[in-house]
Amino acid sequence: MKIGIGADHGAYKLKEVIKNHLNEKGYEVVDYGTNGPESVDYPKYGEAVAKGIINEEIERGIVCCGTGIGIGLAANKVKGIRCANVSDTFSAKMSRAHNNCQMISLGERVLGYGLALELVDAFLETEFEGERHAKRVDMIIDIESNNL
Ligand SMILES: O=C(CO)[C@H](O)[C@H](O)[C@H](O)COP(=O)(O)O
Repeated sequence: MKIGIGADHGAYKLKEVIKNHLNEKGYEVVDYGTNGPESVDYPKYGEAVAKGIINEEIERGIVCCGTGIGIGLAANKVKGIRCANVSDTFSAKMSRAHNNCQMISLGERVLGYGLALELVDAFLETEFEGERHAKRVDMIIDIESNNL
């Protein structure tokens, strides 16, 4: 599976930790930046990874900033994207199982690296359950189409 990652300056170290972890697990990783501590603006990176999903360059996206909130909000503004800001393993799994999210956002200033990697694995290894959840995800998609 091809995974896109992106971060702002508040989380570029976490992005590197995630990249190494994914490479070790055999995933193909596309890094959308940023790659250093210089201050940058998180919306650019959230949008880049989200567009990577929509353009089918990648299948899943993981974005990181200080809290995971801002970069996740930016990703969710790209039509068709469902990105969940998660900080516990159950929610990381449910973001796939019930919500069919293509992306998660994580906060480097919130999480330890060990937990962050557990969340990444839970997200990537959980399948969408479909059935009653598919109708609800379709309702989310309809809200987007009806409120342009
Ligand atoms: O967007 C955020 C919060 O929603 C992120 O945590 C950013 O990384 C943070 O706002 C950056 O703050 P900084 O003071 O410019 O480092």
